[in-house]
Amino acid sequence: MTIAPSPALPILELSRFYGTSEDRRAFIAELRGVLHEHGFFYLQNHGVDPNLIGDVMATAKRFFALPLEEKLKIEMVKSPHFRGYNRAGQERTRGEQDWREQLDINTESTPFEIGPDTPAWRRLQGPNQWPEALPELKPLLLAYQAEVTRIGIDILKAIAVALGQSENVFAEIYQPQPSQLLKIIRYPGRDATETDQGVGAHKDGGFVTVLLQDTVPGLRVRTQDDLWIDAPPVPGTFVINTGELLELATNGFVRADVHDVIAPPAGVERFSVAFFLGSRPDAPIPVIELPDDLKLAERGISVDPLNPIFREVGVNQLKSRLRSHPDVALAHHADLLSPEQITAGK
Ligand SMILES: O=C(O)CCC(=O)C(=O)O
Ligand SMILES: [Fe+2]
Repeated sequence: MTIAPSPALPILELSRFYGTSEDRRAFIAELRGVLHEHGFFYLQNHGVDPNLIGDVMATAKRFFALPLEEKLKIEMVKSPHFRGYNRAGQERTRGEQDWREQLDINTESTPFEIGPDTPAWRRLQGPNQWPEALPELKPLLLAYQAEVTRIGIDILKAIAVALGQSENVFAEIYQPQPSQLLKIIRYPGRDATETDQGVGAHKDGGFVTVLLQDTVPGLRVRTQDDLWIDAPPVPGTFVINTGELLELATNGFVRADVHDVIAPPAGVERFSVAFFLGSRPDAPIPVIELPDDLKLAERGISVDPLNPIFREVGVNQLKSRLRSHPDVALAHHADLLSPEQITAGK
């Protein structure tokens, strides 16, 4: 494995999408190139209030600093909807433990009424779990979730235009309610972990991810030439990356680069806030007819035999949650799993 010099990923300015027609054209052309090469870039001038961002990061740190017993009151294993807190080592990527602790929330909702013919992925719908000991976390994270949803949809519109489509081409599969998975994450230093896997190599699943990093690096991106490049924090930016849904919808024109996080050095901790914008779960994965010049650059899709893709989005969402959280799967969804799957984790 070779490490390329960093920072290697481009910085795009979202404000240019809403600027003069010349700015917009230049932004779209640059975005098109980046989507094809990496599906990873930094976004600045995105319009999210820096005070909100600062408050979210500071309050996330206070959450992780709570006594373990407070955090365990909202452990994910208590939620059939995969919401709540996980200790480091609890989540898995490709069967290996991820050394990060995290709180997962999604759209605040009530459980779906499950009947005999209800698809299993409807079980994902439900309420979040919130810490009693830090009541300010709920309004802050819900406000932030609304903001990054707005940004994610703006980016999706820009992506649609970069692909030669109308701005709202994806709207029919995210309206009226996209999937909104939000994670606050703490990566403990290597002295407190059993391996250096903060999170194992993976692609994200949905449309786009909006990632906020604090100050410690650790995120790495694998390019099409199998180089790993660092994506260190750049103040005032989000890291944006495209997910498998867009790779599939464009027959591989858009890349969803594999990425991972290396655990920080001993005695150092790393914080991030990741937001994953996805489509409605009952939507089929769309196929976008690209203009001829882009069509020529389609790469096709290589399907990972360990991780087959289903055409219905909710099936993929449920499968990914069951694999990442074998404890929740076993506690609430044992009927969906074969015994080998439960014990092997992934
Ligand atoms: O924490 C990070 O910087 C990235 C996390 C990530 O890739 C993920 O949770 O999918
Ligand atoms: Fe990721």
